[in-house]
Amino acid sequence: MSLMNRYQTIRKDLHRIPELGFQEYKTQQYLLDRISEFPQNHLTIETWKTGIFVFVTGSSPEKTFGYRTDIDGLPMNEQTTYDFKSEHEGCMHACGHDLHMTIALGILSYFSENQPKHNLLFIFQPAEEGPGGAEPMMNTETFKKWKPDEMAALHIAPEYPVGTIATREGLLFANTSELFIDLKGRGGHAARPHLANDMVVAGSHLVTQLQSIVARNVDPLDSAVVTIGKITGGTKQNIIAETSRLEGTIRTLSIESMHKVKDRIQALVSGIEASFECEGSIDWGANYRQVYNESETTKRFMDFTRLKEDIHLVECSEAMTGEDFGYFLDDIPGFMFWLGVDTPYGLHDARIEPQIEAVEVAVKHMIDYYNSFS
Ligand SMILES: CC(=O)N[C@@H](CCC[C@H](N)C(=O)O)C(=O)O
Repeated sequence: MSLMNRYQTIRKDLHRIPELGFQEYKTQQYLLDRISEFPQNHLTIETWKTGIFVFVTGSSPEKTFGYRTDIDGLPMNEQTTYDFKSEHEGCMHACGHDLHMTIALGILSYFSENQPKHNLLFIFQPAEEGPGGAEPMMNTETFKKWKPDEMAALHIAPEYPVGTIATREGLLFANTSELFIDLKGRGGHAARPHLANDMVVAGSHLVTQLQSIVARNVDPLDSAVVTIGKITGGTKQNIIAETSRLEGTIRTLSIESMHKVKDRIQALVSGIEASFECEGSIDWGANYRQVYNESETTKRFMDFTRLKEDIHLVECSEAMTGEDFGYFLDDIPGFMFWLGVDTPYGLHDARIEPQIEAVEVAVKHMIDYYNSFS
């Protein structure tokens, strides 16, 4: 079977079995099965929850390179034209983690057959979409004993053609915090609103007020996002809702702005409590560190990439996406980059169809990159 066909098969298999954070049992087993087919001479494998560490012992190692892929899916109903759609209803690989895993397996497969000079640590990390697997994986004894000197990871980029790599020194992705707000009032009969305290109305006011934070509290030359992606409340169309819940995410380019946005959200929730005579509670959920590409390692990677005739290197702007890979880069020098997969639909779109050819581009490039260290 050609390499491309092999990548295609693995990607299709993984695409069929998306699982949410820390529930990636089938995915973990599939990855372990594939890894067990590689020559085992220089490999040491350890698992942590649904994640996997694979250490490749180098022939004359002076350092260890870490390569991380995320492995979880998203709670979405797939709308692609694929004949290998998700077999898990309500769950989909809509953020490219099926490609990310295929790429990691491709690089690992090569180095299991061709012992690298330096050590490599492959990290198959659960729960990137939430609640975050990077930080707890870094706290394991396994990670500490194999701690890399340099970290790398990639993310698919729908907007770039296949053959494009985009990155930059410094800030690449934003700080993030999840946001869950619960409002509790008094339910009642739809026809007797004066005797109840409607949390659908209170929640709707709050959603609108939250939009004023970015417009009116954040420096226009800075950037922030407050998105409410889900609202729930009430039980029936003719019953006034006793509770409502807003679920969202905050993105900021600086930690200072994150504190400011959170303070404003707290103040607005207090205002809703006062004006609607209800109780509000906030849960900040998972917070991710910004993804900050360290200068020296990123520059080296970009210079190396620039020399490749078959790859177009783009020096891109920062994005408001989040990634818990930021935790690795907070502690270890390294970089993350975008990989062009050329699809008209964006990340987290149920119709996204990344081009599989991008897998070969990334596998080849990372093999060449690691082999460039003598
Ligand atoms: C690359 C990407 O799409 N990452 C996610 C990370 C989610 C972080 C967290 N669970 C949140 O929702 O704030 C993103 O949405 O940017």
